[in-house]
Amino acid sequence: MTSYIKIPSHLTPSDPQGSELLARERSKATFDVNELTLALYGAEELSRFKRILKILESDPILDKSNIYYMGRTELFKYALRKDKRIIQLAATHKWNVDEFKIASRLVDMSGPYSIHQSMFLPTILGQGTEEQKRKFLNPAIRHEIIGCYAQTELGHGSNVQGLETTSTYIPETDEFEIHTPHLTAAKWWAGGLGRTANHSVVMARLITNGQDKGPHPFIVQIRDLTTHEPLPGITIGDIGPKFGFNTTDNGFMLFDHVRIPRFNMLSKFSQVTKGTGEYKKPPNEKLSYGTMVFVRSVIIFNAGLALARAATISVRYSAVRRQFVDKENPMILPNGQVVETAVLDYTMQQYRLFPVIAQAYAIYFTGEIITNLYKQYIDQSSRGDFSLLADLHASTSGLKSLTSGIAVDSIEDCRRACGGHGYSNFSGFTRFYQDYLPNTTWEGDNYILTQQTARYLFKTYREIIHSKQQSEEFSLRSNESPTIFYMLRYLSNPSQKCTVISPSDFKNPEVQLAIYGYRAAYLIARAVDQIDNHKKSWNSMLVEINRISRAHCQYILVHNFILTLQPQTSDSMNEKRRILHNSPSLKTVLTSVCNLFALHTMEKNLSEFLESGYLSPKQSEMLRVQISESLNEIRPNAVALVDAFYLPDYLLNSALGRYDGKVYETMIEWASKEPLNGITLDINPYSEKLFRNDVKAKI
Ligand SMILES: CCCCCCCCCC/C=C\C/C=C/C(=O)SCCNC(=O)CCNC(=O)[C@H](O)C(C)(C)COP(=O)(O)OP(=O)(O)OC[C@H]1O[C@@H](n2cnc3c(N)ncnc32)[C@H](O)[C@@H]1OP(=O)(O)O
Ligand SMILES: Cc1cc2nc3c(=O)[nH]c(=O)nc-3n(C[C@H](O)[C@H](O)[C@H](O)COP(=O)(O)OP(=O)(O)OC[C@H]3O[C@@H](n4cnc5c(N)ncnc54)[C@H](O)[C@@H]3O)c2cc1C
Repeated sequence: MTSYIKIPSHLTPSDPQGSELLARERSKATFDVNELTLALYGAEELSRFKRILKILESDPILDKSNIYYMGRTELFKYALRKDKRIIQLAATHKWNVDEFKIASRLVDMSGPYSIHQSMFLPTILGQGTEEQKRKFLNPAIRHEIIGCYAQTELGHGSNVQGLETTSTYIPETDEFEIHTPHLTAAKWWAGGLGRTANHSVVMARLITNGQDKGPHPFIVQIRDLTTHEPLPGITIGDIGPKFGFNTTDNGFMLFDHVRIPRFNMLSKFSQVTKGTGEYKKPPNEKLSYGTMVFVRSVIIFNAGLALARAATISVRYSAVRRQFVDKENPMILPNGQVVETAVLDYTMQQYRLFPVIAQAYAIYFTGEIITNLYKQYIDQSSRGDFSLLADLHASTSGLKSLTSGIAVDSIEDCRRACGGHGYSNFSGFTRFYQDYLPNTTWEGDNYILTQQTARYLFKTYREIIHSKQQSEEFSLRSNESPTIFYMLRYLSNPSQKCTVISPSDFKNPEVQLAIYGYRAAYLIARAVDQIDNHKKSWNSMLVEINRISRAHCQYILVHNFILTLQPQTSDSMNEKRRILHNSPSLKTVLTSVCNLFALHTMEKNLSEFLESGYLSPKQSEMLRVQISESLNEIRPNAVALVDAFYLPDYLLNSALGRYDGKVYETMIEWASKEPLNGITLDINPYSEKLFRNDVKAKI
């Protein structure tokens, strides 16, 4: 890349250098970073990750050094080029789906093909018959057709039942007719639709024999495979500039009585019979919403990665950035020189950043558990057993909402913790944050989704209180279900109190779970009473409902973190957990991280723990003391804990979060490449000219 300004090469940052400061931090760690990285990835995945990283880093098309200076059209072209390149590399190196995902994660830019991979393929896979998979999935995997997922409309998104696009069965020709009856029915937002896709999953109301059977998925070819123009009766365009995600062409689409073969209704679960138009119901009404459940589970896992990335940048930078001398505890170099204090040593900075490290680990572990639960559901459903669906839907809804909300808040907290430089694109936060933001909205707005979780919790609670005679059955189920466990425990004595008598008691996992469980059950019991006995409307309870979903999901995050650290029988332990359990130093540091997560989250929601009377004001003071203690425990390991995420510079693309700590050298080098620096302006206000020269390199 061109530099427009020559920076004097004899200048270096004042001592100590960033690299030296990070080396000191790394030498303080009480555990082996490589071992923790292995426990997070597993040996096989880590070696794949390294192999793929090497290929991407050395590929000129996937070079990221120019992207901070690009406008939308340029960025979009870059995104299309890199999407094509990843597909070419995947073919060359014979990458499987997991390897493809690793490459996409590392290249880290949504693109015109993103929704093809993340929604079009999974929808056909999950909802298509074997014949449909042969017709659509195989060419889609080979990228002979490119698809998108058009569900949301201009007038409706959250309310899927309210979608207006129709798909009417025409027995005479054995076709469906897709139609947009109103402007509000225009398909809107679908990623890749604007300029790229030639096929789409279209969610439309199935009308057969005059009866409306609600939204179902259909495959519609939308563009000509040769000219790439929209097919007759279909109007398509890009929806225009957005807050972020501008490297993807989100689009709109209108249908004017467009015919498709009956075969194109994805029919794994529900079917329309040729000629008679008879409708065969799915075994579960909501199976056509399956793609959303899948993507929500991915969003939970991705939230952990986003937090790890934000924490890595801000923690490393805070170890390098120095301001003021802490006179009571000055930073002294080996040569005796007193230097300004690293901002990471200020307790306020620790209180802002270390909980983000803890959130990253907590959500990472729950993400793994949810991914496994999803796999288990797919396995069972392939044998016609859908019994896990309701639980999976409730957990993924609430956890998607909670974890993406935490990630958005914490990315911004980490950015601000980097001071002024956090506002520069070179921080690595700008596009990362902008592109992450819609995770709180897409796949179900975060406030809407909490209603799904609360509804499930109310149902479970009602089942327990109305079936006293079955209490034995519930006791048995409580061994497997932490939800039933905390509800039963609450019901056994609703006026129980927290047993903490000293700050360190808060470190006891049993105590933590009892506190979280009591708070969730108390809120649920109160809400159910309001609805059932005081006839409160659902709408009047929405704020409480949101609180309940959050309380339950925080319980789940804490529960899963504790479970991860508990000894398990060796046969149920996978390789990653074995590494963790065989290393006392890893267990010690992760226990501190787990405690910080549980206690900091408690403090942030303190009023809910206090109002039930379970926790006393005195205990809440002890909680603060223990949080401070946990921050101290983590301090020597802060940099090592983020290093263990193994997020390479290629991914971070951040001057502040570089592994080698060369923050200042990179900031000035990247600034010298700003194309504006290559322009000499004509500043005479009476001249029509803006520039004295064309944009050209000076060096
Ligand atoms: C290679 C792979 C890489 C993957 C990377 C992924 C990364 C992410 C990239 C994606 C990027 C961007 C793409 C974005 C795409 C989109 O946004 S697509 C559009 C998504 N839209 C939504 O999510 C809409 C949200 N609304 C809804 O889901 C529903 O309408 C809502 C659940 C809010 C309400 O549904 P209703 O039909 O009205 O149902 P309700 O009456 O409330 O409930 C009835 C009953 O059904 C149960 N239920 C509801 N939904 C589901 C479901 N999905 N699964 C199972 N069960 C469900 C509900 O619990 C009720 O049950 P009950 O027993 O009667 O209580
Ligand atoms: C970048 C991006 C990419 C997207 N990609 C796709 C795609 O590929 N395919 C696709 O089909 N869609 C896509 N979407 C659309 C997305 O799924 C919807 O925007 C999302 O589901 C929210 O729906 P909505 O926009 O209708 O919000 P609305 O439902 O209109 O929400 C507006 C506000 O009303 C509140 N609200 C609504 N109903 C209730 C209620 N019952 N109770 C309480 N509060 C309520 C919400 O909380 C929210 O605050 C994308 C969106 C974005 C931003």
